[in-house]
Formats: sequence, structure tokens, C-alpha cells
Amino acid sequence: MSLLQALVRARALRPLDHALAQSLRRLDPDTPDAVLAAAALASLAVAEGHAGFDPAEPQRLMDAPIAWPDIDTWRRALGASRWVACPERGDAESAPDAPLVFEHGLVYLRRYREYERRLADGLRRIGHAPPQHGAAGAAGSAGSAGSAGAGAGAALADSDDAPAPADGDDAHVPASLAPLFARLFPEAATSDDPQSRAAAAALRHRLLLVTGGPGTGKTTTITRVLVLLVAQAIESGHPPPRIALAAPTGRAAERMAESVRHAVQALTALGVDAELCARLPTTGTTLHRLLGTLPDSPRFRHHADNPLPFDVVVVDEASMIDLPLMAKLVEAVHAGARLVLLGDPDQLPSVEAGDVLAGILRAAEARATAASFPARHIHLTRGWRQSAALDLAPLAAAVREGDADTALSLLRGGGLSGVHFHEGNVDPLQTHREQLLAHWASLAEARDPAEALARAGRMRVLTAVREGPQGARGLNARIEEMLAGARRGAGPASAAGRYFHGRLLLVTENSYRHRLFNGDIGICLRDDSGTLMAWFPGDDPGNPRPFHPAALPAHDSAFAMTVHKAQGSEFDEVWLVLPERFNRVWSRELVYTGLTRARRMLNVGAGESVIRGMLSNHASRWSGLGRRLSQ
Ligand SMILES: Nc1ncnc2c1ncn2[C@@H]1O[C@H](COP(=O)(O)OP(=O)(O)OP(=O)(O)O)[C@@H](O)[C@H]1O
Repeated sequence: MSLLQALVRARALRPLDHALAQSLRRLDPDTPDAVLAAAALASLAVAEGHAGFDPAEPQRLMDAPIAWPDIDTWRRALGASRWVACPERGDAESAPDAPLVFEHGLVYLRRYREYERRLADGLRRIGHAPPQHGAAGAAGSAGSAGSAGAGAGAALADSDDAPAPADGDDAHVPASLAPLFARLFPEAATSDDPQSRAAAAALRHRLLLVTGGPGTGKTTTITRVLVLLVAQAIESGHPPPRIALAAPTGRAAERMAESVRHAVQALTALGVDAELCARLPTTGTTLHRLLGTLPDSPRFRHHADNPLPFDVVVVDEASMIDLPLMAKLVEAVHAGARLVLLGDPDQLPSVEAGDVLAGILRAAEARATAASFPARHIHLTRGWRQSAALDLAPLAAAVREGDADTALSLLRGGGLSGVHFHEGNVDPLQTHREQLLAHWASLAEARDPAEALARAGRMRVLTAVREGPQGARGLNARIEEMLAGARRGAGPASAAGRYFHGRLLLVTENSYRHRLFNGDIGICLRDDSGTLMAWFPGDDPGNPRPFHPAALPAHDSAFAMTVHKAQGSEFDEVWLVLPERFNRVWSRELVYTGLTRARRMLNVGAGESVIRGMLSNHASRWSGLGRRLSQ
């Protein structure tokens, strides 16, 4: 039996993967089986979030016991095939007539190899761009540049979380900015403060990566950097930079803008010139809106030949951005503009192909030796959002490190405030029925749609999967039954219709026409005249937008949702419910992302073995981006 047949028989491939292999065979019946199988597996790999497929570790794609070919034979067959391009240079476009590319051990669908190449080119272009008018380092020569106060100077010159830059000392802030810098970063005067290091680096580098867990001050730091950039431009007689705030989802963009507004308020209170603060953007946008979608096209209005009209592009939740979108974003950033990526690298990688942030971070970290990738990375570790109600940090750290013994003992010990472990309980709908039902029923009692949406954000059940007994879909169906039952008991009978007063909805596809995006959450409410509408947040949180339910893009219920869909959102209380049996695609990143969605209270319903399984598994993806950037 051929390898392709074995894969099909094991039901390891999707119809699309199989169809790709079949079309190659139709075009050339002599195509070796190993090449056909590699094509199908490269296609499957993309669906599982990889940029390409590594024939040296094929078992990572499936549990099925397959007799894999000898790797050298497989590589030789790939290298000799007319369907497979083997580019000599990583930065050269691969032959358009070969649908596959074999490069540095990875088999790519050509399109994804090209995204990777274009992304690497684009990032290098941004990072290497010569400083623009009045850019830091140009505002004062290195010799004349002052440091931001004695303490800050010492702190900034200290060793960093990332290797020291090869091209200059991040410690130096132009003398003209030093007083403002000292006011913005008072901590820098007395301590080794990574936030001020990030800010000083931001002034020197066009490509900046600021990472850290929730509440480590990524947005706060960048807001202060934006104030510095505005001050710097004004001082040197230039117009203030045009700044865009963006994120992969609408909710994340909204949260980011909210954090920026808070940070600006705090600065005004600190006595920072209100006129400077007034130049900062107060709203965020999704990456799709920023780039400008075109109807029925994967292309955007903004690209290399029609770049974005912004001098600074700040993107939050960068871990969620997939390879194609990041490539298009980076190409649309104009020559000389800054790109700042904020994110938490311990969260789940993007659902679609990529693990882009991880690749960029790897290259940024290797740059002390490679010295070719001009990005600066600062990792923030101190949590500032101290909540007396929720003591999540020790648990998050154990999960991040895959330390199941510590995680379990913290969970079982019950000593973390706001953290409740329900060991072995994978069905809170049964054990906590009344409490959960009371919350969902209260949504229908809100005074208006804005209040209903605000209430909806107070609690969420998060699951690892969509399907199956502990999947979001099954839980939603049960919750809707329960709510229908409660309504029947409480008042006039109303069947559990598809849309009912108080139903929470989750949009599952992007619709630019509606300005509704994958991950947006809304609620169905009946108005005084009895008309039922679905309300979704608008630009102003006080003014949600109504839609007729029949006109909505694809959607599901949202009482329970997967951790993947919850990325970029936070809820006061989270119920993280993990399935009974472990599946190889679940990872510690899934647990970490799920539990860090909680603001005030976390309930974990799971058994020991699944926790151990997930924490031992690391969500790494096949990608050539790190290598490409370090070349
Ligand atoms: N240097 C600081 N001094 C005082 N408070 C700070 C400082 N840095 C951050 N904070 C506070 O910590 C909280 C979290 O900060 P911020 O929103 O910037 O973090 P974040 O890393 O962007 O979080 P998230 O990933 O959840 O978006 C805010 O309330 C902010 O005011």
C-alpha cells in the first residue's frame, strides 16, 4: 500500500489535502508516492498551524501508526520532483510553476513559503530603515545624548532580558527628551526598570517587540513611548507622527484603546503636557480594518505600493496574528515607519498557520550573534495589575513552565485567592447549575443592550474544544435547554427558539459589510415592541449596534466558548473546563491562555491526567521564519 493510501485509510488527511495530491498525480501520473504524500501533508500541516511540514518528524501530525519512509529517500524524491522547488537563496522568490517548496528540511505549499519570505524581507526592511526626521539617535549625536537621569542611565545600561544590542547603547535618550523621559518613567531613577529600557529602545529601533504576561504594562509603556515620539517630533519642528493602534480582533483592539486611554489619563494626572497627550489616538482598530479589506479578495487596500498612512503602527496581541496577515501588515508599513508588536508569547499561537511571534522573537534573541536582524525585544515580567481578589501569578508561572507538580499542588492547596479547583469535575453545568444559570438568566434582565453586554463579560465558560461532550457546542446546547426550562417555569411559555431574549452570540467569520469580526460577542434582546435584535459593541461601548439575527454572518452561541476564541478577551470570572481525555494537540499554552482570561475569579474543572498531559505538551510549530530572519 502506498503512503498516500495509508494516510487516506487512516483518515489522517482532510479531503482538501487528498485532493491536492490527486491533482498532482492527474497532472503527472509518474509523480512518486512520497511526493504526493508530502504535498498532502504540507497542506494538512498548514491546517494545523504550521508554516510547512517536516518529513523528519511526520508523526507529529497524527496519532495513526503509519510506516513512514526513510527520511533520506523521502528527501531525495522531493529534491528530484518537478513539483518541488528548492530555492538556493532564502530571499529569492521560488519558481511559480512548482506548487511545493523544499527548503531547509521543510516542505511548504509555495504560497506559505512566499508569505514567510515576504514577511522576513518586510521585517528586515522596517528594521534597517534609516532614521527619519528627528529620530532618536539623530536628535543628538551619541556623544551629546544625555541619559534619562543618573539612575535611569545606570538602569538602562544594565544587562537586559535580551542580549545587548550590537548597534548601540539603548541607555541613551536624546538630551532634549531626558526631562520628559524622567517624568514618564519615575521608576527608572531608582531601579532597573525594564519598562524604561523598552521605551529607550523604542526611540532607537524601528522594529520593537514588547512582550509579557497580562498586566505587565505593555500598553502603559507604549503609551509613554508614543508621548515621547510626539514630543520629539514637535521639538524638532516636524508634524507629530501619525499613529495607528490595532489588534487582530475587534475586542482586543477595543481593550487596547481602553488601556491607552487609561494610561493617558494617568499621565495627564502626573503633569505631562495635556497637549502632547491629546495627540495620541484614543481608538483602536482591527488589522483587517486598518489594512482595508476588499470585497471577495484576500488582498487589502494597503500594501507595499499603497502603504498605510501611519508613521507608527502599534499592534497588540501579536501572538494571534497568522503568517499571511503578518506578511501583509509588514509589507504595508511605509519606509521609515515604526512597527511595535506587543504580545504574550506564552499564549496560544495563531489558529492559522504561523507561530509568527515566536519566530520573530527567536531571531531577535539570536541577533547578538547573528547581528543581522534589526529588532529589539524587551520582555516585561513584573505584574502591575495586582488584584487582591485573584492571585493567579504563581499558577500561571507553573503552567507556563510546564511544571505540573507545582501547578497541581497550587490548585489543590487552595491557597491562591480567587482560584478554585474542582478536581475531576468536568461538568459544572451539573454541579454548579443554579449559580451559573442565575448569571445567564440575569443577562435577559438588563436595562438596555449596553448593560447586557457589560454583564455578559462578567463570566464565561471556556473549553479546550468545540465538539464532543465537553465541547463548547454541546455545552451551549445544554445551557440553552436549561434557560428555556427556567423561562418556562418562570412565566409565559416560550420554546427554546434559535434566537431568544438573552442569547449570547459569537461571530465566527469576518464580515466587513457588517463590521462584525470573528470572535465578536453580542446578545439577542427583544425591544418594547417585541422585535428581537442582536446587539454588538460599537465604537462607543455605551452605544451597541443592533442587527437583525437573520442577517448576521456565521455565528454560534457564546455562553461557553473555546479558549482559542476567547484569546484577546478577559472576563471577571472564568470557568476553565478541560475534557476528560487528553488529545495530543492540546498544550500548556491552551491552559495558560484560558486561565489568564480571568480578572477576579478562576474556576478550573479538570482531572489530574489531562492537566499533566497538557502541561507536558508545548505548542511549537514548524516554521522557517526564525532561521530566515537570522540569516
Ligand atoms: N510603571 C507602572 N506604574 C504603575 N502602574 C503601572 C505601571 N505599568 C503598568 N501599570 C498598571 O498596570 C495595569 C496593567 O498595565 P497595562 O494595561 O499596560 O498592561 P498590559 O501588559 O498591556 O496588559 P494586557 O496584556 O492585559 O493588555 C494598568 O492598570 C497600569 O496602570
